[in-house]
Amino acid sequence: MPSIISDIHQKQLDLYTIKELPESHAWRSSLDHDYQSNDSVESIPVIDLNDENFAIEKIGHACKTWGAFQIINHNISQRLLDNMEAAGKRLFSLPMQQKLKAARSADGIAGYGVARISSFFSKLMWSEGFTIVGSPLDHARQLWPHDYKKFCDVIEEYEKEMEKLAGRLMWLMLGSLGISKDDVKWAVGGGCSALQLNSYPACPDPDRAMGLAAHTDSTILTILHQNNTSGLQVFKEGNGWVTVPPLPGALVINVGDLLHILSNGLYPSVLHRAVVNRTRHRLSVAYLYGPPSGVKISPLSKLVDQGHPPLYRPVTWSEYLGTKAKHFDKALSSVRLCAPRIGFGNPKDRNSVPVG
Ligand SMILES: C=C1C[C@]23C[C@@]1(O)CC[C@H]2[C@@]12CCC[C@@](C)(C(=O)O1)[C@H]2[C@@H]3C(=O)O
Ligand SMILES: O=C(O)CCC(=O)C(=O)O
Ligand SMILES: [Fe+2]
Repeated sequence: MPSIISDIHQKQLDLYTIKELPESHAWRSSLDHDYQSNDSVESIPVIDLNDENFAIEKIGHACKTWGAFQIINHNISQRLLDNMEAAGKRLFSLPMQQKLKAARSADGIAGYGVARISSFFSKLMWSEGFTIVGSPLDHARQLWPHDYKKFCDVIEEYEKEMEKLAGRLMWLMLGSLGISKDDVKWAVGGGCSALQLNSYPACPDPDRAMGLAAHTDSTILTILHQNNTSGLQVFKEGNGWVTVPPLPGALVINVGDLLHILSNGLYPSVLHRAVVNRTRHRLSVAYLYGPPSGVKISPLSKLVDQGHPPLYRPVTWSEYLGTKAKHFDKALSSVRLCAPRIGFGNPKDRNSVPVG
């Protein structure tokens, strides 16, 4: 990490009390049009999972064209979504010195802190996050020494329900590519996951700030719950940045980089970001779903033939996360085997280098 950048990342400002946007958080001038969203186009598709006849077709189309979609009738109760949101609010409204007791360590994954990708940018994001991998117990004890159980119970129930939904969605997404359980044996027993809670306080100068910078997720798929305040935007070639409106009870599904690899580039991982709001506090919860540890992910053999050679080399999830931490937006192209062909591959992936 360059040293000038690292200095500002040591600071964790209390964004809830700041009345004017500090230079450290000013990403753009208000005249900067590149950052603006295009609200004249339709957003990502909304798919009813109860629609047995067409859900799979619609999912395939959404994955190919957007790399994202929203789902309704997913069987996650509104009670659980509300409890999860309340748990997040309770965490982020703790005093800063309390939150810092559960701070993510320099080389760690779990805990409280600024967005992990902050080190790639010269400006700070208007957000704070809390990452949970497996049991939240140790961190919850640091945050609420006498009252950690309530938080842990909600997280554990949420993780359990999300795991079931993620497995179901993975098979729908793979199914839409003509892939069945016989084709991907490792995927039958479930996967690994992380839970990311994001908080975006109301911002005095939202047009110049950035909640979470543009990125793709290093997952197979991500299930995102956003509260009733908009902020999530997805990038679509030709349309630019498009807002994903929060719909009551709906969940957003992102195609991640590992599904991009499995699908041999047919399903692009979606580039997305979060913008902030002048008056409203926004909260989101991302369930990041990947393969079991040690499993090498590579283009599925059914999707590879002479005309469609494998575009990516095999990589485990932890190897890929390491690559992402080092190369960020060049991670996908750094595991690429050959240059993209026209009409096949990720148009965003412009940095690929031929190998061999
Ligand atoms: C499993 C993971 C994906 C993630 C890195 C992590 O180890 C836990 C946090 C995840 C997250 C959430 C916000 C955006 C993102 C790019 C980041 O900085 O942390 C993702 C990471 C990722 O998908 O690469
Ligand atoms: O807050 C959001 O809507 C986006 C969060 C996100 O992209 C993430 O946690 O990976
Ligand atoms: Fe994301």
